[in-house]
Amino acid sequence: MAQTSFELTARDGRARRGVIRTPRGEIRTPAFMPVGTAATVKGMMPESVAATGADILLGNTYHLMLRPGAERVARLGGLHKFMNWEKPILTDSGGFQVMSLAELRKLTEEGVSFRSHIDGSKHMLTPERSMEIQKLLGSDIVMAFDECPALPADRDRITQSMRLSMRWAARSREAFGDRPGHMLFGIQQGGLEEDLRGESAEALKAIGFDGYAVGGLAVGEGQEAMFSCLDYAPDMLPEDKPRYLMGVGKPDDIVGAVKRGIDMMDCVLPSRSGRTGQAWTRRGQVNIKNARHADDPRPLDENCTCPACRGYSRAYLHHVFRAGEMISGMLLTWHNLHYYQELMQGMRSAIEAGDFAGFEADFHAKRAEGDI
Ligand SMILES: CNc1nc2c(CCNCC3CCCCC3)c3nc(N)[nH]c(=O)c3cc2[nH]1
Ligand SMILES: [Zn+2]
Repeated sequence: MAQTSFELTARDGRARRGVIRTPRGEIRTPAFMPVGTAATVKGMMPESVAATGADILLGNTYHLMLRPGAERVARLGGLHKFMNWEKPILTDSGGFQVMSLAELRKLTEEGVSFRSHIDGSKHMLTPERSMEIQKLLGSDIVMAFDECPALPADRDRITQSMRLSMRWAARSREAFGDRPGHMLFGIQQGGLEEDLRGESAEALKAIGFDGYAVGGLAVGEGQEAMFSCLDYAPDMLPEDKPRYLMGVGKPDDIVGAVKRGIDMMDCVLPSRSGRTGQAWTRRGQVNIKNARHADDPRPLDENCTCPACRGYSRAYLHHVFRAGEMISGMLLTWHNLHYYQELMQGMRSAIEAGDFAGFEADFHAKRAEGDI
């Protein structure tokens, strides 16, 4: 019996319900994966992340290779033990973060050389080194090493970048080797060009992966262009394998992506915006630092069962944000991650019931524009 598997248990239109099975636990899809950048989901204890309903979280190859170092994490027993999270972890391959964070980057056929944004030390990421780092960290789902071009980019740049990523995908597969209990995902590139997306999908299928990511999106193209790409790109990938849309997104992005056949997503938004006082609720966004909340005794969301909504008023949350108290980011992060998981559970149930359309209509009907 393969130690990892993906089973589709229901469909509704292009939306899919399934489960990814790994030795460290099952992942209910569609799944949202909170981001744990430096071996922590900022402001959250691991047991709190689990309490929100997350089955899997993201680790960060780029950050951890710089600090504390992948070899050190391995010596200490691996990332699960290090951060006290025994459920599945997915790690990105690091290339995307290098291009967005590191300094003095140099891109060649071999890989990317760069200087650390932390201490200026020199580093090199290649498909082989990325596979080695992710193995040292011990992540359950490993991402192929790719290059994600910043948009807008001309077609030639997109073409050359995608073809480089496909050569790197083959090197990633080769370097990953045979690791029962672990999954390697390929990453589709090709920008917003349907023919290039098709070429990329064919290249990845020829190599063969345990899952397939739609990369190269959520890089400034906007929701309409992203959805237009998702109208065809996921269906180019094997339907019996998980499909992971990287870096997405706002709640309405997530609903639209699941509608178009996406099974997994990750985004820093719920945690990052939680730290800045931005709450996401079923009725829209609440900017708790806005003075209008200073005397409001009501919770963020009457229907929410998270600790922030069960135990505190908007007035209190407004106060602790204005005072810069640590509990402010903790409570709003918990609420946002809880809301995101509620959204995923709602979609999983709706797909099982064959009523995704009803869920989607209700989702949009409830949302008021602006600050509520
Ligand atoms: C936000 N938009 C976006 N993100 C993309 C990402 C990153 C996804 N999130 C990874 C986490 C980020 C925080 C730290 C932990 C890892 C992408 N990654 C890769 N490898 N390739 C993409 O095309 C790719 C494309 C992406 N688009
Ligand atoms: Zn709440």
